[in-house]
Amino acid sequence: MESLARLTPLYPDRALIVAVTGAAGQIAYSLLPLLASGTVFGPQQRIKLQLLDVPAAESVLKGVCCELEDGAYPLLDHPVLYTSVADEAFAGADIVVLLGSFPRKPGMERKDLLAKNGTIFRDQGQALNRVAKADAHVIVVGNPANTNAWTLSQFCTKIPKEHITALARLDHNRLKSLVARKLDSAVSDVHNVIIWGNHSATQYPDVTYAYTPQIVQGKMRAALGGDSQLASEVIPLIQKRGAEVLALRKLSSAMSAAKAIGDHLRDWMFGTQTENEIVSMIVPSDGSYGIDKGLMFAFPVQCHRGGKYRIVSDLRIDDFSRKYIETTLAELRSEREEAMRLVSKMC
Ligand SMILES: NC(=O)c1ccc[n+]([C@@H]2O[C@H](COP(=O)([O-])OP(=O)(O)OC[C@H]3O[C@@H](n4cnc5c(N)ncnc54)[C@H](O)[C@@H]3O)[C@@H](O)[C@H]2O)c1
Ligand SMILES: O=C(O)C[C@H](O)C(=O)O
Repeated sequence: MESLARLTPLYPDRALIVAVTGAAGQIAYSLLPLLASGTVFGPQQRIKLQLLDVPAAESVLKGVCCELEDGAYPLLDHPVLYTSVADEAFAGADIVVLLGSFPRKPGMERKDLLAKNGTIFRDQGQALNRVAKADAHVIVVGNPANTNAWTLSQFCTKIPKEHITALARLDHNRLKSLVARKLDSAVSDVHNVIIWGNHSATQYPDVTYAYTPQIVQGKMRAALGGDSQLASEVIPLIQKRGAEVLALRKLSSAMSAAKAIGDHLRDWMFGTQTENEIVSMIVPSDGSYGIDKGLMFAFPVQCHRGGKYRIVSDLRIDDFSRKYIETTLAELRSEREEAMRLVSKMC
């Protein structure tokens, strides 16, 4: 259960301005009620929503706004702004949630996806530069999330680099829930799972530092069947979970993604729940663990009220873990190289 003291309002005297792109899409449909109801920013924080989608989605977006009105959310300011102009959506935003991106179509290669999204995240980075608050906090969700966030940060120099993050919390929650189910424990009893690297099938879901009241730190890998079981079952299951949901729903994860975005934002803005709790966020590397400085990489972090976090940089990494971290690092370096090539053409 959330402690109400932890969620004392960030701005008691005004509404928190939250901009959401891709607001006519699937994730937004699950996320907007969480924002409007106080689940993310607490039961006393007024919220002003500024929603962006492409012109072709205007009617759907208008329908979403009708539903937000009909929800009679006490914390929500009216009218909800909806637009297809990024500068209008981002104006004065405290929090920016970037869901909108170009989806992968049959036959498209990863580099085609990077090119399409490179343009979107360049344009949105420039728009943020023009109109967002200098201390806005940004989370990128649209895929490929790490590299989209990197591109955005190249064009958005006004906002400090460490305020631009991307979502690894869905993978983190997936791993936490899987560990709980395997051990027959409560999810709330599972602490300090970690996701490293890219939000892709190369990510490294790591249980080395995880613990429960029954399984002390250092014993979790053995409790889950040992390293060969992790390598053959647990790790691939989490790496491929997004694809599994996509195959079943014919749509990518939306309800669980919205929950994860809420968890990411709540922990980031109000602090992680306890002093030693670790969560996973994609943030610019500070060079920890030999990851190139500035690369957008999922790390273990601890957060402190007011949108501050620190990368937990003193965990010992053994050969088993290092191999996975190197694989996801290599993929991210090659994505960044491709994105750099595109960015240099755009400038
Ligand atoms: N990082 C993660 O953990 C994670 C998890 C799930 C989904 N995703 C990604 O999140 C993104 C959104 O997922 P969804 O299910 O809501 O998709 P969706 O297709 O239902 O919605 C995306 C919306 O974005 C809009 N859009 C496209 N380009 C835009 C632009 N330039 N500006 C504003 N809006 C734009 C579309 O019109 C659409 O309404 C996808 O890229 C998906 O792959 C990431
Ligand atoms: O949209 C996708 O490609 C999958 C999504 O990122 C997920 O992890 O569920």
